Amino acid sequence: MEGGDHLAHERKKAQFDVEAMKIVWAGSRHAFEVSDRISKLVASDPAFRKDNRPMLSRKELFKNTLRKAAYAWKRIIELRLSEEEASKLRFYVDEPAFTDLHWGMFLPAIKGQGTEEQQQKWLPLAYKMQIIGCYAQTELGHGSNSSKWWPGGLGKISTHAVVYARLITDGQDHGVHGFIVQLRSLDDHSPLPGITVGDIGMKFGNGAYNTMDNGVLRFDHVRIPRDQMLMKVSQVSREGKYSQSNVPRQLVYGTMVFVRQTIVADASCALSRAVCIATRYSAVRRQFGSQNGGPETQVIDYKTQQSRLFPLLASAYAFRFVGEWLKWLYTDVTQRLQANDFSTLPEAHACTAGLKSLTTAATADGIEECRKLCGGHGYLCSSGLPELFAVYVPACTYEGDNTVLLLQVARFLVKTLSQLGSGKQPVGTTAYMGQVEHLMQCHCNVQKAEDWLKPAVILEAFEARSARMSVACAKNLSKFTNPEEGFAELSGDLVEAAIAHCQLIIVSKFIEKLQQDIPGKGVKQQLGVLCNIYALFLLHKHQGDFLSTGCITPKQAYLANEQLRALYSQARPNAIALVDAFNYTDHYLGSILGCYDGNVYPKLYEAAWKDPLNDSVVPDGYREYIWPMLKQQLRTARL
Ligand SMILES: CCCCCCCC/C=C\CCCCCCCCCC(=O)SCCNC(=O)CCNC(=O)[C@H](O)C(C)(C)COP(=O)(O)OP(=O)(O)OC[C@H]1O[C@@H](n2cnc3c(N)ncnc32)[C@H](O)[C@@H]1OP(=O)(O)O
Ligand SMILES: Cc1cc2nc3c(=O)[nH]c(=O)nc-3n(C[C@H](O)[C@H](O)[C@H](O)COP(=O)(O)OP(=O)(O)OC[C@H]3O[C@@H](n4cnc5c(N)ncnc54)[C@H](O)[C@@H]3O)c2cc1C
Repeated sequence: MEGGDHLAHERKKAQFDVEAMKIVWAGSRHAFEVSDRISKLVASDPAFRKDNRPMLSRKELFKNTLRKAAYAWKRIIELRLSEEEASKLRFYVDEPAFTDLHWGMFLPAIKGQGTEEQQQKWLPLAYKMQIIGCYAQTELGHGSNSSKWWPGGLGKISTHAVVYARLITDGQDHGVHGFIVQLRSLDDHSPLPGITVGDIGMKFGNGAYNTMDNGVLRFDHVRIPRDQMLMKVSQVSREGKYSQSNVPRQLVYGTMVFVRQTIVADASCALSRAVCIATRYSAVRRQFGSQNGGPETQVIDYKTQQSRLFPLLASAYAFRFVGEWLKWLYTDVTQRLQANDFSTLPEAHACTAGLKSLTTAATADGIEECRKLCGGHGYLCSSGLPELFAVYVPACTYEGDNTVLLLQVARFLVKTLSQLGSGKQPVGTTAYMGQVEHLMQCHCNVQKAEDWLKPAVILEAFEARSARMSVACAKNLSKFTNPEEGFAELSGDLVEAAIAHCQLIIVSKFIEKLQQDIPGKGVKQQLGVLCNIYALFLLHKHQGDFLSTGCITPKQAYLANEQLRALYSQARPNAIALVDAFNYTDHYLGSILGCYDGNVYPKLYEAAWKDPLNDSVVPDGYREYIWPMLKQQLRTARL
């Protein structure tokens, strides 16, 4: 079948209103309209072409990114795009660039840690891109005193950086503080005296994150004017006297809370993109299983394919909703901080750190699983999956290594439990710890598979598992005379307790979402199926935790798996419509396997001939290397 919609028969199977689901996915009608308009704007502009990225050399690739960034900025100004529209434009251009760090970290660092005066001086320059900044925290070695190494945008483009370094006055070390430092001349871009700066080299994958100039930076007797220390949290007077404002020192790390929150929202985008490709292709691909000469089976109908694919589809939706909630939490904590209420900062830190860790790990693994779900064709660059994986996978490391972040969550959990004794009632995401006595001894009430569809049953099982794992850690920790030694020794268990807590957050936020009014025929019902798939898939995957803590019995674990299989069958007819609801353009997906019309094979065939290797029938190098070898073989054969 040439042309036409090869997935039309799949789309007809949908049991819900796809247009209404698009609004739910986008967050609101307004968000949908902005996203839809900007995605089409980018897709229809040849200046944003990206299919040639894997073929370009590093220098060509980087220059191309600079061109796109400058062009995007020009369009933002010409079209008078709002901040929301501009950030959607960046999203659909789909190419990491120095501008991400400028807008995503340099500006927020000044906003969060600069005084009013400092903000008035620096923000207008940064907003007009009259200076370009990056965020320089990570070191080549360790200790905030060697060379900065990794900051994006630093290598070749940034004129300024917020640099994190130790502040020492009168011989006293006051710890790490942020400083605005000019790195390059605003006239000819050369590094200022005493500054050594450059790119750190090629990274994983062709194209991919190599559009970014991650950099190295060294200072040799560089003087930073006193008023360029970010002084909202602490100050140094003209006389060199150090003082602290009446705000927690942890605010110095506030930019990370902001960025981690955006990374969680971004995880649902990256995962949904991979899932969209794998789901459409799984419906197009037929392999074996034909009976009586009929067509072969669509691979999406294999239960094994469903049990690998549908939990990822459900995870994409789960991460979307937890990302929405996290955005609310971040806005709430920001408003509280402005009113000098710092009480929710530890929770915001624990949630952003933990959810960043969980969602990025699941997304990176999920993209790779989607590649495998697409068989051999998934390994072609034209599937879009290799580049997506290579661009995405550092999210498990940047903005805090995922294990290090889970240890931050574990500290928060242990602290929360230790405060129960003093009568402090836990709130927010740890409110369930207030019921710890009940959760330590409750019994799951599941008798038949359908009992697992009750939200209260699911929630109690996840709460009990999390509480029991945290309590076990706290008990074991109390056996150590040195708490830090105990924390180090038990860090493996603590990480698992943190994972259980974060999974509970995601499951509970999905359930809360379903308690809202969700318009559209069948939409809520489909989301209910996905929510149950997400929860029961986790329960099945981590059944060792649930069983060993006595939260469920082996029979109940078996029933959960039985229910999960039934849920996959319910999701099957809706699968294509559920990925259509992401509303991704073919340009954004960048994948032949995932194209909307499902016309995969002719497009793959055509794309192959566009590869530079196929420019000539006989390749370069044939005369030099292959021809003499063939001749040699001929001679040997005659001998
Ligand atoms: C118009 C155009 C528009 C375009 C728009 C484009 C927009 C783009 C938007 C966004 C894009 C962003 C792009 C991002 C790309 C990726 C960039 C990656 C950047 C980086 O990687 S930056 C480097 C980040 N580094 C880390 O994350 C390091 C990880 N380590 C930690 O977080 C450590 O905790 C620490 C280094 C911060 C501290 O360590 P330490 O001093 O030892 O302190 P601790 O003992 O751990 O903690 C003490 C105390 O503080 C609490 N705490 C720790 N961190 C935080 C925090 N972030 N917030 C609040 N509180 C924190 C901790 O719980 C302890 O509390 P306690 O004393 O126990 O109560
Ligand atoms: C693509 C990319 C972009 C980046 N962009 C920026 C940027 O713009 N600005 C910036 O400042 N930085 C940036 N970074 C750096 C990034 O933030 C760090 O790489 C990250 O925070 C991890 O730190 P590390 O590299 O020192 O890892 P390490 O801390 O050395 O981790 C190595 C291993 O040790 C383990 N480990 C470390 N500490 C502990 C512990 N306490 N307990 C148990 N295990 C531990 C980790 O789990 C990991 O397995 C970027 C990194 C990448 C890959």
